[in-house]
Amino acid sequence: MAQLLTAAQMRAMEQAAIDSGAVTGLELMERAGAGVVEAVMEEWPELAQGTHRAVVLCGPGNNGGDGFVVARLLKELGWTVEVFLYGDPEKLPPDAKANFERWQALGPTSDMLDMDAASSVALDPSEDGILLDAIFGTGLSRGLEADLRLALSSFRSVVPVCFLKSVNVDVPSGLCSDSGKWLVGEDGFDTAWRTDLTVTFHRPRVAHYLSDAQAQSLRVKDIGLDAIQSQRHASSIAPGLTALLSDAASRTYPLEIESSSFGAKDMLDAVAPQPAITELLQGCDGLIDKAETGGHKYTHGHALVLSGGFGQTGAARLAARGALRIGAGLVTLAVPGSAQMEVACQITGLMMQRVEDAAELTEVLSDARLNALCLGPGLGLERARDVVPAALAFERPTVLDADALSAFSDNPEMLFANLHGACVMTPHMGEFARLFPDIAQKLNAPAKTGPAYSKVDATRDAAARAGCVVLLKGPDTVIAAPDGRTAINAALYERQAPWLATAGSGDVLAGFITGLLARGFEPMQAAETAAWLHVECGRSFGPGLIAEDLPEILPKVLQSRMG
Ligand SMILES: NC(=O)C1=CN([C@@H]2O[C@H](COP(=O)(O)OP(=O)(O)OC[C@H]3O[C@@H](n4cnc5c(N)ncnc54)[C@H](OP(=O)(O)O)[C@@H]3O)[C@@H](O)[C@H]2O)[C@@H](O)CC1
Ligand SMILES: Nc1ncnc2c1ncn2[C@@H]1O[C@H](COP(=O)(O)OP(=O)(O)O)[C@@H](O)[C@H]1O
Ligand SMILES: [K+]
Repeated sequence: MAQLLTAAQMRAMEQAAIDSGAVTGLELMERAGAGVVEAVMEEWPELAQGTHRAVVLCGPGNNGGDGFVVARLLKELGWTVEVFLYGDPEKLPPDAKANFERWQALGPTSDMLDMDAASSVALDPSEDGILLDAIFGTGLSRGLEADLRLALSSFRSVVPVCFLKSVNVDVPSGLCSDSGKWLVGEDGFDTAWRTDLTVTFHRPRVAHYLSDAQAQSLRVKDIGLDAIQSQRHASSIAPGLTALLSDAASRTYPLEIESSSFGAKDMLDAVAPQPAITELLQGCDGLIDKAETGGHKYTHGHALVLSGGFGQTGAARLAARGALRIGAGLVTLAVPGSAQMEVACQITGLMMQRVEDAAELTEVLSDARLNALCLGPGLGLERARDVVPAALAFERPTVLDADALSAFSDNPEMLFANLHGACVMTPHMGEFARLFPDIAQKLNAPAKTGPAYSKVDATRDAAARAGCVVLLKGPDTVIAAPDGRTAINAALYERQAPWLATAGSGDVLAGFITGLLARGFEPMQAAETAAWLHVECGRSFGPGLIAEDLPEILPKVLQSRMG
């Protein structure tokens, strides 16, 4: 389970470790710097051989201190190292200043804002190496001023010319580490740039999984905080640290998060999808044990997927196929008369039931064995306005996607009034903005100061308002329950699967969730597991994927999880 930490949480853990006497700030900084060097060599093994070149940009805080450590370590390895500082060396915090002074014994430090600083970097393409951004980390409080931003972009312009790799310490400078938003300066401009590698410490920050535009690769280096926790004499460690560390290490799904805002006391505000894997493996066991446990198809649930009319049934068929593949015992497509022939010609394994309108749906749902519903894919706006309230009245586990969301753009309150706790809404950002315009506006507003309002905040606020689980799609899918439990399912870094952005892929996701609801998964667990599997299917199939491939590759993914 990967735990994501806010800046406040990370600071609290580091401070508690230092206060305990188990480690000094200087030692943590040394480990951080060594971690960066190690990560660079792991990422590019060719840089571990021979000597290379580093251009190191240091800032006025401890992030800059890490930069001075890296500069020294690389210099000791024989690299050519050029160091630039933003700020007054006299005002550096103590640990950073100590490392500045240690560096001074090895080489000069130039002023990063000197007009000629970037141009003094020799454009020598024969010597490869790194450009290290150690200007700001978790201490970034506002957008960068214009002079610094210009200096930074001058240094960045050297990167392609000199074949340097760009590396960030902790976060790229200008990125808010809690929200993944690039903070804008007074002039409204930011420093957005996709770099090659981010190296962070102990646990990833929330921001690392909330933006697909920050780094190609992420490496998390240990700086000994876990070891401190497991020391035999834990009782001698400051009580605050013991509580913080054991809390962070022991939390598993389900998470209990007391507050909707990030703060030092919220030990774990967001998780990567690993808890869902745990749940999924149990789900897989259940599937395999079908015969042994004596279950029959109805014990694995019966999902009902509402379809649109003639010529609009593809999306619902995709969802239904997803629900069937993920293990619903039976899946029925509820089809208006106009589309019956079309659907009948295209399905095997799925069942079909004529449902013309809300009245007929109410009749069909009198069969209590229909225990999960999928409303939205290809449903049509008019049909959605008719059938959605009727379906929600039964308070069965229900996925609302696509048209079941868009149909209520003019009157979201009407939808919210009908929703219940067994629902999962799966909007993409456009649908989200139509249902929660104020929240979307807050999310999309440029932020000058941090911590900025994030996609995690927005999804949590939406879930609280809707009173059900909300899954907000994207490469960084955020899933939140009304009680504040939050997960991020990121298709980033080694899990990237951009080919999932293909027509109908969201319909299959809705079907996966519906199938798991039919299997008896609770809504948050169903959403997390389905989202995780969806990305795994995308990764497993690879480029060339179309939505139809997702349900068909699922058995292979499930089998690989079972070992
Ligand atoms: N704690 C530890 O033990 C360890 C910490 N570690 C490292 O420390 C990093 C956190 O260090 P940090 O807290 O000193 O924050 P950092 O990001 O260096 O910047 C703060 C400075 O920047 C300034 N500033 C902010 N925004 C600005 C702006 N837009 N424009 C101009 N100035 C701005 C701000 O000033 P102020 O906001 O008060 O004006 C303050 O002076 C962390 O990311 C990790 O790399 C590791 O070594 C492991 C051990
Ligand atoms: N760049 C990306 N990387 C990984 N997954 C993505 C990316 N872009 C979109 N997705 C995923 O693809 C799916 C698209 O769903 P949606 O927007 O509803 O499309 P559609 O309505 O065509 O099915 C979502 O699950 C979303 O999280
Ligand atoms: K940085």
